Amino acid sequence: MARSHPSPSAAPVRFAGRDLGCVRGDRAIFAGLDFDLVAGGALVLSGPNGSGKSSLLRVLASLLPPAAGRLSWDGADVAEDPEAHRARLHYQGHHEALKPELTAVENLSFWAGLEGKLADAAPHALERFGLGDLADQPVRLLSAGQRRRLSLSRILASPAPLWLLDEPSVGLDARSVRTLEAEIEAHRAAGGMVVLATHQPLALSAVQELTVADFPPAPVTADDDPWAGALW
Ligand SMILES: Nc1ncnc2c1ncn2[C@@H]1O[C@H](COP(=O)(O)OP(=O)(O)OP(=O)(O)O)[C@@H](O)[C@H]1O
Repeated sequence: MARSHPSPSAAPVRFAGRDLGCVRGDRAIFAGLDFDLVAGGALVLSGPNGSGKSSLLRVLASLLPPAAGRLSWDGADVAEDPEAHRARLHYQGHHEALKPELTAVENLSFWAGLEGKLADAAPHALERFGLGDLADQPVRLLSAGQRRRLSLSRILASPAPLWLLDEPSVGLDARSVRTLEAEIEAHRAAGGMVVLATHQPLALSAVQELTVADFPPAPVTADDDPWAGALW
């Protein structure tokens, strides 16, 4: 539908956005943006720096209210219960938000607790990203790439049907990128969905693409602008 270039599917839409607009500070960032995601779907956001990919992810995570438009989950308006929406997703932003004095495994438990979830899969999650031997290491002693892997382990430590990932492969070594791709595909195969912004293409099957720069806010026209035609 619209300009998000979806793959054809007869499955019911789970997560959708209609006519979404975003304002940050006093600047309109994008407008009129639509997307549909079905179970197992993946939406890859592209666009140049500053086009609004991170802003859109924050809107989808109910961390930033849309300036216009509507998000729905199974047909229900997300705005009616933003907390329920946040409980069904994992949001991975640019910042890792790890507690440096806690160990790797304690960080996963801490985050799961904050989200009202159990980090039952924490040992598996650490193993998947090659951090099994570092589970009891304070995070302040981890390298930048290890912290990034720990941050991604958080997503695997507790289940959530929707993953929102902002540049998830930045700082990862090649092996960890392959792990990330495999985990995203496994999540989708189990009916999960992912929306991700990335400048580094990931090997994922049947993704929908959405170029955020294709949805600029409407320029002010002479009809809208009371100062248009002024002579100074
Ligand atoms: N907290 C904020 N307050 C005001 N403006 C902001 C804020 N955060 C971002 N912006 C502006 O919103 C616009 C979109 O930023 P955003 O981070 O969403 O872009 P992006 O497409 O993710 O960029 P990049 O590819 O560099 O990560 C930019 O012009 C940016 O300056």
